[in-house]
Amino acid sequence: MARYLVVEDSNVVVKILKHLAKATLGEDVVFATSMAAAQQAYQQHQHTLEVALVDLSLPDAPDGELVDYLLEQKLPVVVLTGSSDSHKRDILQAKGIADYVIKESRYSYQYALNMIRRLSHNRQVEVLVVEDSKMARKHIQLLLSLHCYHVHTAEDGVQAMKRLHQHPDIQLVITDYNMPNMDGFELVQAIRHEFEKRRIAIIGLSGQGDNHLSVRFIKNGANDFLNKPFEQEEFFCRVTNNIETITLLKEMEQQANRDFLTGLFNRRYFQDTAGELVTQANKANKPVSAAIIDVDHFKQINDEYGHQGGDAALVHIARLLNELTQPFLLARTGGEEFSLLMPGLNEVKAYEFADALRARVADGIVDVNDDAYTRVTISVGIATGTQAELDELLNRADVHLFQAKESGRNLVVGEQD
Ligand SMILES: Nc1nc2c(ncn2[C@@H]2O[C@H](COP(=O)(O)OP(=O)(O)OP(=O)(O)O)[C@@H](O)[C@H]2O)c(=O)[nH]1
Repeated sequence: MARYLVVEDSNVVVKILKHLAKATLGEDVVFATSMAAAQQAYQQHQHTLEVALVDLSLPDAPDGELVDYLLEQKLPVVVLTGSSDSHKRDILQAKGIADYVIKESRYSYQYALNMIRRLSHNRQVEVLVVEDSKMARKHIQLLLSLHCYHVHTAEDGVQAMKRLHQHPDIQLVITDYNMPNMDGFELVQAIRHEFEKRRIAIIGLSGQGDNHLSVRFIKNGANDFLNKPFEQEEFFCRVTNNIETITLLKEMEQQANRDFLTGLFNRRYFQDTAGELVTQANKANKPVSAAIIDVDHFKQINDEYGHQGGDAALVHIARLLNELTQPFLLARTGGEEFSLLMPGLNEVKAYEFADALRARVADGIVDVNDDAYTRVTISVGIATGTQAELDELLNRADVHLFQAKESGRNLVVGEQD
């Protein structure tokens, strides 16, 4: 499955690009060295190709004919060229290329490959443009679509807030200041009232020379600003920087919430989220059940197959539990201990659910290393309550888990036992 088309005729440059592409783009690249070969590759992979990196002059396409061909096919194109002629660059930008990279150094090839990877990633990035002027709105929308962003638009702050509620995955808002109903500052304040800076970035647009506006944008909670009219390249730099910061913060947050070995949520995340879910269940006067799941005789698996074998078994169990416990909240809360919160399940339903889980784990075969397999069982303690506190539920579940272990393991013990 090829996602990237890279076209370059120089053997030396192809060698460098292939080497760098392996680390940057993985295996999803198809290379071509002429327009004819590129067209053939395009025909073959057109359903999976997302973006192309193209040398401007090729032996059978000396004047950028391949760029025109690919743009006609609506494939985003990054141009690679030896020339730094700014007139040529302006013409290409007017045609609708995504970016223009001059072959200056190894770094420029890396930049070009990073750019095509980013363009394919941008398809999942949602951006909201807030502008009352139709022309300006269309212009910004067009620029963003050149970089493959998923664009939403709004004519004023009131409409913008509606869009943010309709599309919770919007990561960046680009907003003008002067708008009817709710202006740019009021919008920034309203966004910050609901969404933190690490969730949604905001770039304010301010009229040229009016530094006061840009300062006020930042003081009201915007991440960045851009003076109008702006250079296309500066616009893209600011958009990219802000998206990269949000993505990085999201990744860091993910890492902080996840257990390194199994990828499940960790104890910290469980405590915070389970607390919120219990509060919600209490407000709705609904029952909520908690379960503590502990692998039986896990020490023996480590003793028999080594720590690595034990790790492989934990990953296997975690994957199975994760699959079977949707949509409930599951986390690895200890070495071989997992916690599960089941809002809405009463004593009977929680017991049935946990017992089915126990049976599935006992039925499975665990791959502990290349050619060794074993079986594992789990013991489960459950507690259920209406208007309960999380800590109290977990304490009771822990007592029931102890009873399950005492009674022979591979057992579920709940409230009615
Ligand atoms: N491989 C591996 N082992 C772990 C990890 N975390 C904890 N353990 C091991 O899990 C074992 C837990 O042992 P015990 O608490 O004695 O419990 P058990 O052997 O499962 O016995 P019961 O719970 O009484 O059924 C210990 O040997 C820990 O070293 C881990 O991340 N990886």
